[in-house]
Amino acid sequence: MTSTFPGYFVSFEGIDGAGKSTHIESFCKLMQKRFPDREVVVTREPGGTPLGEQLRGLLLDAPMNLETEALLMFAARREHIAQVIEPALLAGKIVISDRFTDASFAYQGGGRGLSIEKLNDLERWVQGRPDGSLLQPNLTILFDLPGEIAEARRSKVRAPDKFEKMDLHFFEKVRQEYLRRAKEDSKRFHLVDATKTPEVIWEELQSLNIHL
Ligand SMILES: Nc1ncnc2c1ncn2[C@@H]1O[C@H](COP(=O)(O)OP(=O)(O)OP(=O)(O)O)[C@@H](O)[C@H]1O
Ligand SMILES: Cc1cn([C@H]2C[C@H](O)[C@@H](COP(=O)(O)O)O2)c(=O)[nH]c1=O
Repeated sequence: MTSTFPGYFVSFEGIDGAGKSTHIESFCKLMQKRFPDREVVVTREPGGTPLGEQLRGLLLDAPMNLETEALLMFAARREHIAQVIEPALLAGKIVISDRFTDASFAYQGGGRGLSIEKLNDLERWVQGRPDGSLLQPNLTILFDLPGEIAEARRSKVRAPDKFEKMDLHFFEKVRQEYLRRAKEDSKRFHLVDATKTPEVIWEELQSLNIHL
């Protein structure tokens, strides 16, 4: 059961280079314009709090054991939920996060091979609410792109971090796990064909039917 809050929670997801960051700021402005009486909070994972940002530095650079990596991702998420996401949703705000738990299933699960049972346990532990429900985004916008196109886009703009150094096979597994999650929870996900131009994608995002 997914919990309900006065606020509204949107996550942006996709493999590295799929185009999330290109659209997130305009999407925040769009939401602010469409819902002027609501505050819009933009945040990211891993990160979003001072501790989470410190953990991000470690997670994106330091080599570590797979379980350690998953536990640190969820530790950063617990802090993010407690300090930022839950208070904002309780206050009726719109929270827009660059990645959330689907990324752990896709990267630590699909990509690196951590068991889905362990990830389910962590999700229940970190996102569980006193009434037994799970804190989940109301809407997840998944930018879907083949690994080789994402790799070509990334290589034009920045030096790779630990995850971005992974090979195409890894990113294909990450992508497939995202698609599996999207199929399993099709009401929550909106799938974007990220091979389209930014202009076409932006039109699509503007036409999303969002009711708070
Ligand atoms: N639809 C698109 N078509 C072509 N190029 C794009 C498109 N969307 C984004 N790009 C370009 O691809 C590169 C990566 O985009 P962006 O940084 O938005 O990806 P991202 O999904 O946020 O990546 P990461 O998750 O690693 O931060 C940028 O140079 C961006 O300008
Ligand atoms: C939340 C989360 C993230 N990751 C990975 C995915 C990306 O490679 C980086 C974050 O970088 P971005 O440029 O800000 O997208 O972290 C992960 O492996 N697991 C997670 O739960």
